[in-house]
Amino acid sequence: MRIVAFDYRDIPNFPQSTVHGHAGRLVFGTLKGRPCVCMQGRFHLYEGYPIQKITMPMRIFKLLGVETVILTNAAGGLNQDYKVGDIMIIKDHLNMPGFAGNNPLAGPNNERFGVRFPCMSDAYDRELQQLALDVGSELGYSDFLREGVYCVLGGPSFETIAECRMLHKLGADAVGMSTVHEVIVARHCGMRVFALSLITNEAVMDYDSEEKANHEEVLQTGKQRAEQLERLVSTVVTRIEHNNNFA
Ligand SMILES: O=P(O)(O)O[C@H]1O[C@H](CO)[C@@H](O)[C@H]1O
Ligand code: HPA
Repeated sequence: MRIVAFDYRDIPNFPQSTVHGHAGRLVFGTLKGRPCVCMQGRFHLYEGYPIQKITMPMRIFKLLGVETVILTNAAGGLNQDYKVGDIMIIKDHLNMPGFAGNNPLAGPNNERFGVRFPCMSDAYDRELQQLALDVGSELGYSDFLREGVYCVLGGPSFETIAECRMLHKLGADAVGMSTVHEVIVARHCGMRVFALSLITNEAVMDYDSEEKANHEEVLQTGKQRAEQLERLVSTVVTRIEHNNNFA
């Protein structure tokens, strides 16, 4: 496969990755004949970027003709049935920064991209969720494939025990510091969205627990499941129906 890659620092006005584990490259290539663009590294609120800057790549993708966005993240498991290494297909989200008014669509609406008040009850494409379940089952991943609700927080501090308990009671299965802002902007401009969380650690829910959330564990679990995640995502990509607008 031929690829062309650009460092974020060489793209005018593009934010820079500051997080360990995020390479900071935009990579163009084809996957079984399908044109793809991949971000090696994303941006987070806790890096100090305005929320509109974090999500700017979504609008660039829209302008490039992208139809479907696939997002992945590392997340802490709140659901007591989840284990480290599980892959959760995101079926819905809780947008905590959004509750406090920090939404990437705040400010004047750019009608060129979408409507003022976009619907979010269909944010995560149901056909793509089913496709991923089918592909996961074919690949023998059913034992560690889940479906659940992702909750975004601002970070960078990990959650307290009380916060984890509250988020779980509110209906979240996993917690992290990304993805939701990108989903909102991608849906606003009409791209289909599919998203996965890798459960890299168990959120600490118990005062007797000796566990402590840490970024090293997050990176390590990411490496351990990288091959399976890659196979799942690449197989889903090759099965997505498209509109032939790149043919
Ligand atoms: O959501 P991604 O970028 O995958 O990373 C997750 O892992 C980091 C914490 O270890 C945070 O950035 C959190 O959001
Ligand atoms: N909390 C928040 N973000 C995360 C976690 C977590 O436990 N794990 C990976 N990203």
